[in-house]
Amino acid sequence: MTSVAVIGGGISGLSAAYYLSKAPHLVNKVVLLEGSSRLGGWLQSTRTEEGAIFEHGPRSLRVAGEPGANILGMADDLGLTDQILPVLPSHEGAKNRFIYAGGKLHKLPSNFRGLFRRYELFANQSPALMGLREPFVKGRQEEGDESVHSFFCRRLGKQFTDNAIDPMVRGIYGGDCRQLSVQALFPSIQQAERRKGSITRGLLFGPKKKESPLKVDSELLKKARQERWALWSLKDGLEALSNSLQEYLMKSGVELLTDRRVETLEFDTTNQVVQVNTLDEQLQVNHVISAVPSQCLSQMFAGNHPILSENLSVNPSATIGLVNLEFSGSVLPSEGFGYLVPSGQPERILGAVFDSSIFPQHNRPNSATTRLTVMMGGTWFCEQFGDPNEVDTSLLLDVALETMSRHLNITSSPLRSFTTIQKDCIPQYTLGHTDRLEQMESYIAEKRLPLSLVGCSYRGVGVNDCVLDARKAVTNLLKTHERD
Ligand SMILES: Cc1cc2nc3c(=O)[nH]c(=O)nc-3n(C[C@H](O)[C@H](O)[C@H](O)COP(=O)(O)OP(=O)(O)OC[C@H]3O[C@@H](n4cnc5c(N)ncnc54)[C@H](O)[C@@H]3O)c2cc1C
Ligand SMILES: C=Cc1c2[nH]c(c1C)Cc1[nH]c(c(CCC(=O)O)c1C)Cc1[nH]c(c(C)c1CCC(=O)O)Cc1[nH]c(c(C)c1C=C)C2
Repeated sequence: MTSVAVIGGGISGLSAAYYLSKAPHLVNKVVLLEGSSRLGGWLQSTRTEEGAIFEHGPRSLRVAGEPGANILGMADDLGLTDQILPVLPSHEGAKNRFIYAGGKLHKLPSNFRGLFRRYELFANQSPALMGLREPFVKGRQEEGDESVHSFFCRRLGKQFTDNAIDPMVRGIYGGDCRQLSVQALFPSIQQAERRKGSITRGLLFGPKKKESPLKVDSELLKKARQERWALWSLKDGLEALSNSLQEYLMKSGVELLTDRRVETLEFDTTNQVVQVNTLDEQLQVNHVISAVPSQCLSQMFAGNHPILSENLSVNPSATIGLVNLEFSGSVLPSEGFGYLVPSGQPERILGAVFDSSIFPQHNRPNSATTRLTVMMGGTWFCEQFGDPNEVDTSLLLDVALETMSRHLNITSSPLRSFTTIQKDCIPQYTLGHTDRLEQMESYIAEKRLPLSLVGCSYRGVGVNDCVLDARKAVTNLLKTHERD
């Protein structure tokens, strides 16, 4: 039997506690310590008095892949099936994605036929032609990591990289693809080039994906696959997922402690005991699962384990300025997921999500409205808006409204708006991230530190990745305890 402290009560920490609570025969105590007064981390949804839902963090989850299957298994187990709002791939809210460049919106290809059209955005070439040319581009000689920008410029050309890859990286990380690691962001694409000298050849003729040892046996997943869902959310917004986890954990006897910022961790490796120190309490457990951002964990070693502190502190995080807007009537020029702005354009926003197009169920009932979220800043926050602690939120609202008027011709005043500055919310996997992570994992194993690293700082920033990462960490921990 073992006792575990989970540090951090975002989706990663809550998920780690959830998977631990499924093994009461191996784990006799689970305590979760959260520094702030609420659980859920970036999962933040507001319901207005008129009944509209606004998301200030994540807003849609993917169904594809192992992480997509896994989270549906969790949602099913939590009894959320009736709450799910699925989006089909044929739905315009999933399918239509745009890039704003040269003063207008450009629609990206959304189906197989679209790959054979020529796009002004890509110097009048078709993606299919770019794919046919790519195998003839010489592979890279040097080993080691490379920036996302450099990799795609080599393989697919600068125009495609600047107008498709650059905005996509802004639309997931709020980051600059010139600073981020291709090995961490696009591992299978980088490996395809390594193995076969080309992305196209590597993806077509590379090894088949290994089947995951983690089983997901859920009716909800079967339904999602049968109906071919692309994305989903919940009736009350995605915060309902963390609220539901919280309820489940309370019923399962997990101790959930808020306003408990962990200051330091002291490891006794001989006895496999960790002392967890908050400002006015100490707690002793056999294992710690860290689900806080790596920068926060980096400060908890009190001068010990410099290899960990240093590696954990390398990646910065991006700050996103977020403006939720609600307008009367249908004011979008076309339905879709939204649009992104490449970093080379003279604009002050990263992009805008067409929330009411993706999830019209979140609109206030009984009147036609449009909901949008304008996202700005990211890696460019300080140079565009100044210190996030000092910026006047009315500046962000003004920029959002002025830009929506120019880009989408929306000139009416919003019925409602919410402006939020999400400080340091998305970790940036900079060059060397994968090697640093391996180095830390080897160090933890060699020193037998009873510590697991989970959360958005390591193996993916999507909610799905965070949940699966937590499951894998708990599975590994339980395996070692089953053996002992
Ligand atoms: C604006 C925005 C939009 C996004 N959109 C999407 C999307 O559409 N789809 C998607 O899949 N993902 C999206 N994401 C990403 C996803 O929401 C996050 O990566 C994920 O929620 C991170 O969860 P986490 O638990 O790892 O981290 P966090 O949510 O950051 O949780 C960490 C927790 O640790 C606590 N903590 C910190 N220090 C301490 C300490 N010393 N002691 C105790 N507790 C501490 C914090 O208070 C926090 O609650 C978005 C993120 C943002 C910000
Ligand atoms: C404009 C800025 C941002 C937009 N969304 C985010 C930012 C910073 C944050 C974000 N969006 C997604 C994720 C999770 C990724 C994952 O691994 O699951 C995060 C952290 C989802 C997402 N958004 C876009 C893509 C391509 C994805 C991946 C999943 C999917 O294909 O649905 C692109 C995108 N993001 C934004 C817009 C307006 C947009 C495209 C038009 C907003």
